[in-house]
Amino acid sequence: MQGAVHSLPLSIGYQCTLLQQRHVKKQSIVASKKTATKSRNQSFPLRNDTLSMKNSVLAGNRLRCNFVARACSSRRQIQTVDVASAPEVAVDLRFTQVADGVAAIRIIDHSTNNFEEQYSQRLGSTVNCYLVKGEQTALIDLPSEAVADAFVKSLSVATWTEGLQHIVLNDFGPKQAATLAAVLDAQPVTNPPVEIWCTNPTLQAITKLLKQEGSPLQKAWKRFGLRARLMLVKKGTSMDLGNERVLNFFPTSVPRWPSGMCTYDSESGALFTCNFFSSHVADAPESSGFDADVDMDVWRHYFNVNLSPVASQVSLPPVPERPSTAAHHIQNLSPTPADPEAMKMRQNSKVSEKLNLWAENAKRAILKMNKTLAMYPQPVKPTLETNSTDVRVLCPKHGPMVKEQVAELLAQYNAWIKAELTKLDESFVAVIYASAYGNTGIMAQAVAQGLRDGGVGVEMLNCEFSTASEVTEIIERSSGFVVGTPTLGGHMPTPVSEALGAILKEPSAKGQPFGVFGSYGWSGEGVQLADQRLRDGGFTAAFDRISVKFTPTSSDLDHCKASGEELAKEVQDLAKIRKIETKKKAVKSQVSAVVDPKTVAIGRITTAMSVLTTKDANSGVPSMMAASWVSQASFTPPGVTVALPKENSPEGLLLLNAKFTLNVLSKERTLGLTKPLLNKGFKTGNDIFEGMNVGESESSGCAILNDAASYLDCTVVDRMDCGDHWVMLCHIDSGDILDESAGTSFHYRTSGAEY
Ligand SMILES: Cc1cc2nc3c(=O)[nH]c(=O)nc-3n(C[C@H](O)[C@H](O)[C@H](O)COP(=O)(O)O)c2cc1C
Repeated sequence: MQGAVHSLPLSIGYQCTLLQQRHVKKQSIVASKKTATKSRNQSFPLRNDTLSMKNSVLAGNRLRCNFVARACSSRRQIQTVDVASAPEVAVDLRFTQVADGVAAIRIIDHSTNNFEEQYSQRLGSTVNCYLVKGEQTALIDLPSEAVADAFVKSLSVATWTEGLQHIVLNDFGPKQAATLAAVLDAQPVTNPPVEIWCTNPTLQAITKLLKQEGSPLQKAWKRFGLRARLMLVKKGTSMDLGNERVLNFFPTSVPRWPSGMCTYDSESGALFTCNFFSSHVADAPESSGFDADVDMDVWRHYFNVNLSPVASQVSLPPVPERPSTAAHHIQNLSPTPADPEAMKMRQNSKVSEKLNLWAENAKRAILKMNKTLAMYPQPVKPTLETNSTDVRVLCPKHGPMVKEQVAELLAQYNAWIKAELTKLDESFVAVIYASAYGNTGIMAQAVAQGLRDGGVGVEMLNCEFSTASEVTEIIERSSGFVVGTPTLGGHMPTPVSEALGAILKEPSAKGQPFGVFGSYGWSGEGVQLADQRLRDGGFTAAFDRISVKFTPTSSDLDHCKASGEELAKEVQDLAKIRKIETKKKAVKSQVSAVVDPKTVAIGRITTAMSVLTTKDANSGVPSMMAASWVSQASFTPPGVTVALPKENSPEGLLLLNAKFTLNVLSKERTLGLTKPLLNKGFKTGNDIFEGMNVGESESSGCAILNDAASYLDCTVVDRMDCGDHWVMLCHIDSGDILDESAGTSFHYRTSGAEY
């Protein structure tokens, strides 16, 4: 119903005109007169589904709305308005026996009015919580505060929930705070302290809430006294529920859910996986709540939207370990905890969390993942004999529980992760965005989908929650990027502007193709400014900027997807070009590795070009060879050294007392004389001088090339082994000038590695 229009004042000075949400359409929302103030600046219409009223919750007869106004303040502005005659919230809440001693309390939501991409299959969803009973009872996970009352009632209905001894928080967000308070509140005051098992980020979040004066959690704590304890979960932590039932915990932090962990019940083989293996699909009326007949597509969709952008940080939970005596960090639920050890751990965890988030490159992630998978117990069908570390049922936070398809779903997850990592390894595009009301966020998901469809990996970064150095880090590794920005107050929000600054400064961003998109209300400067800044910075856009008024329609989202695909193609083309260039570079560097500077320097030694003629001492058969490694060695007696290759020289020449004639060539006639010798080393035979103008030296009896510049008759007097050459020391017996005017032929070389 698009009926009554209501006005809510925002303390930032804007007035939002709200249309009613579908799920509260029967109510009339009347702004409390006390809180209503006149608009001080401007009014603007927000359409029904663009509102952040998706965050609204009914608590008693109060409607609580969270607004985010990025233009003026990054803080959430919380308004409370009275709801006249609020109807009962109809909650479809179901109990399901999962295994002996394990029950699920599942809240079924058949409506699909949430417009986030993850719900786009419009199949509804569920929120699942679990009770596990040994000697003591543990509640695993909490629903959001919207259904807190109904949930707490259901807990008291459950036959074996006279009281809880443990609450396990596989995940925790502000929306669960009031539920936690309500659950604590409902515990009999005579019960022993409830232990709350959680990872460090949750511990911090709860501690912060406890400090908040008047927060429901603080109130519950005050009522409940100091009898709840926070138990810090680390790798290897476990908890004994009694009756041979042990819960093993393992943190599974990923950027999207930094506080995440999984819990394994050794007795039933139930793995409580929180967001992993979740899906958004509500139970059909006759459904058992399990996975029979559930299509793999629903898990695939959830994975695509929620996990694939961070696949480099995703790995399946490690193998559940046997109960260990892990050191539990026990902390009284005190509003002012000041445990120095906890502080230190918190700091350390912050550092390692950051490292975890973005510093890991895809290759390392693959290795890590493979290692994890190798450790993971092979799931078996529940009917088979099995030991206590088998996973027999997957108990996710959303959607059906998985019994029939455990093995298949695990295998599929592995395959999806691997596929994603392969894409990341090759090239990925960074999707950097901010979205106050979710519209630009939906566009970001659609662009990301297009990129993935186009065959490249995606890493998403909501810059509202990240630092400039995280932007730089991701851009250093990416092959392209997209920037998504709304328009708030005629600008892009500050986090986007800062992210752009980081991109423009980053040298490795140069040459990366980009795209800009975003939602706006009436003027849309945000997208224009971002686009212009990047173009001015010398970047090239892969697609025209996309501006969508308020909520994107399905054709807008198609356009986003198609643009993502365009960018993917551009990235792949560039990758191909880069591959070719890299190959060329590799060849070049191979060449320069062979011709290293030292070798080039040796090549700079220049000597005269000569042809050496000799005669076998026994047979008298003549030989000749080109020789340039000749150098004067002494004045008295006049001597030269000649370096001769061991493998490729006339044999007789290598002996002491061998005689030869060194014909020093003239530069004018070098080629004619050396040509027959090129690539041959030396020639032997009675006909080798055919067609040449030769004489015979009286002293050596060897040939004189009359076209040379001069000649010298030599006798070998000594030789030295120099590796692949002999260096012959020769005395000069006689010699003469053949051409007075000839210049000496010099042998210039580019490398000392060859003649
Ligand atoms: C405080 C505030 C200021 C806004 N200023 C502008 C503006 O100057 N120009 C405009 O075109 N839209 C403006 N809008 C509308 C938003 O751009 C629009 O709601 C958009 O859908 C928000 O995108 P998001 O859902 O990704 O945050 C403003 C909205 C708010 C709440």
